[in-house]
Amino acid sequence: MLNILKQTARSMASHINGNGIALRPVVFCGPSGSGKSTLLKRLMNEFPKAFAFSVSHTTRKPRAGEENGREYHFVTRDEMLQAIQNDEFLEHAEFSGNIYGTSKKSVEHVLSSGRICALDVDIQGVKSLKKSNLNPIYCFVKPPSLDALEKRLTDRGTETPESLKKRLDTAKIELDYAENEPNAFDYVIVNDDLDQAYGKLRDILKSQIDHVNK
Ligand SMILES: Nc1ncnc2c1ncn2[C@@H]1O[C@H](COP(=O)(O)OP(=O)(O)OP(=O)(O)O)[C@@H](O)[C@H]1O
Repeated sequence: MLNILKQTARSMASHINGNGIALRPVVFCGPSGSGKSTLLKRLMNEFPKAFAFSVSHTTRKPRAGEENGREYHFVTRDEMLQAIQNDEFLEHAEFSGNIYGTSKKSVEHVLSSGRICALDVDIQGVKSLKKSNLNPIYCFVKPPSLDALEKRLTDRGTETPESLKKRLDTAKIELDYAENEPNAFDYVIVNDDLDQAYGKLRDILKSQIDHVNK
């Protein structure tokens, strides 16, 4: 199974855009509520032609305003388990009682459009991707503090007391991994002031963006 994964990832990694340039996917990882979606949305608004999101699959229920195929492919647990068994996923993980995953099809879809593929995955996803030959740029989005993270999740209004606790417990493990695992991430972006965090992200990806716009 690992060989098949590696083969698929190899062909993905060697994808060349219309200008003859190999674009590296960008992986966003960070605790729930750290601001990954917020930063990604801003990036895509500013550079709509440079980036495309690899739409993940999830077994969690859609939140208000979320659309199937846009934020996520919403599937049942049975459908997800079957697809995993069929080796359709590059990475998958269980989080807060739901399964999330990145399908090979979603990534291929973006790569074949000649855009930079943006992936939003958790730590387990990062570990899986590191075993593949996808060769992405790994960015960790870090909240300024656990207290700030708790406030943002509470203000977002999406969590029950139980899911909030789970997310904060997981956040501690994720922050510990990012801090203590050598070379786990290429870049750590502290999302305190949003404009500053976005500016840093923009600088990191500038040369990739320029390649698409050439
Ligand atoms: N720099 C910031 N300052 C204040 N609030 C912020 C900042 N960045 C994001 N937020 C807010 O924090 C909340 C969490 O952000 P967001 O939903 O982008 O996090 P996420 O990492 O994508 O979470 P999840 O993994 O659960 O999808 C949102 O309500 C967002 O508006």
